Amino acid sequence: MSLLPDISELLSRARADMRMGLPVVLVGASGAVLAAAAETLGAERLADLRALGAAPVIAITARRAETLKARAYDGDLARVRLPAEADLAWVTALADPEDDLRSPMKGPLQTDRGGAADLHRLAILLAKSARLLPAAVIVPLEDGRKTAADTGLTLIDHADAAPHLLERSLLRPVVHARLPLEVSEAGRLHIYRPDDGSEEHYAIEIGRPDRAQPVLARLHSACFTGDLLGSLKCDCGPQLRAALGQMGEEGAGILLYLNQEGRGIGLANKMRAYSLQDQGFDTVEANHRLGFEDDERDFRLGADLLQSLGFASVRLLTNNPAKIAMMEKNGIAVAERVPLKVGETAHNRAYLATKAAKSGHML
Ligand SMILES: Nc1nc2c(ncn2[C@@H]2O[C@H](COP(=O)(O)OP(=O)(O)OP(=O)(O)O)[C@@H](O)[C@H]2O)c(=O)[nH]1
Ligand SMILES: [Zn+2]
Repeated sequence: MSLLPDISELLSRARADMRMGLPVVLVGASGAVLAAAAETLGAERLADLRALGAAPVIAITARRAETLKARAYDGDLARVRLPAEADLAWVTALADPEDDLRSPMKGPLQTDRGGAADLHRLAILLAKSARLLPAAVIVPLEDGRKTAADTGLTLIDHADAAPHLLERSLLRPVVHARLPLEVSEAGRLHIYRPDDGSEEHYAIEIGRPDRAQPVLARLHSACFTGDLLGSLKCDCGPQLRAALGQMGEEGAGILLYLNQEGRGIGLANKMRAYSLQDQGFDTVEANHRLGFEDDERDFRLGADLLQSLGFASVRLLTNNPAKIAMMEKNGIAVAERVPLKVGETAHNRAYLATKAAKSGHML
């Protein structure tokens, strides 16, 4: 029946539930579990999860497990057993590296080996896509469908969800309107909305670029601190303004503003990463200690937007070779790379050097 939510709508609901601290029911070939994001779980709900009787584990990524010296038998993730005496603060400390140095967790941590981890993997993916710390408390259930029916909690079937997890959602054009800008009076803002209830993305068109020629283009990732506040820790604000400025001078260009704050980990997690950087870790190490990969962005969205706007070829303003590779792989020809070097400060020199050394950015 079309009035019932489809799997993409259920996944969106599950993300919202996790952000609120509500558990979700996950079912699959290997059984059924209740999964709650470690970051938002309350003490009362943790007690309720324990009261179900089955032993809870906390699913964390292999990146986080490495910092905690926990064995990740599942390869990309570890299932850490929740000790009988562990309270909510213990769960928080496992998920959040903030106090790793000040008060290291007392090990050794016991992790599960053998058995399926597909539902644990799904829970971590959901937490990541909800822009929460990638850690989830998991409790096995006898009958997941019955629990969902009895409680009204969101039910996700792994088999239905799997095809959606690695695919990006279709971006639909919502509206576009004239937007005169300092750099060009011939500005136009296009709003795109994904089908799956996640963040909207924007395209700023300068002039009326010829669709038959490579367009001067910039894929900009949202950076609240740099774009709006003038943060000295990165080069995003100056890059944003320089890209728009060059498009204004040339009279044509397209800037995609992708809402993938913090290289796709969200602003709260980026601030956690900044706090770790103040403890001496670089930008890549900080992401890993939080349990993330170096870069969690999906640049395919940029290629989708360009195609939707009628472009097949770009002169790409970037220093990031990964962006060029992703464009080419997803049907957008990169006719030229246009370097974009602005905004180096005493505060971001080390950050820029790390990106060059570890992420292959061109200096
Ligand atoms: N996780 C994390 N994200 C950061 C940090 N500093 C900046 N960002 C985010 O990084 C994104 C910008 O990416 P950059 O790596 O600076 O540049 P790029 O887009 O990969 O490459 P260019 O096209 O050459 O600018 C924005 O989403 C910022 O919010 C940090 O220390 N940690
Ligand atoms: Zn920035």
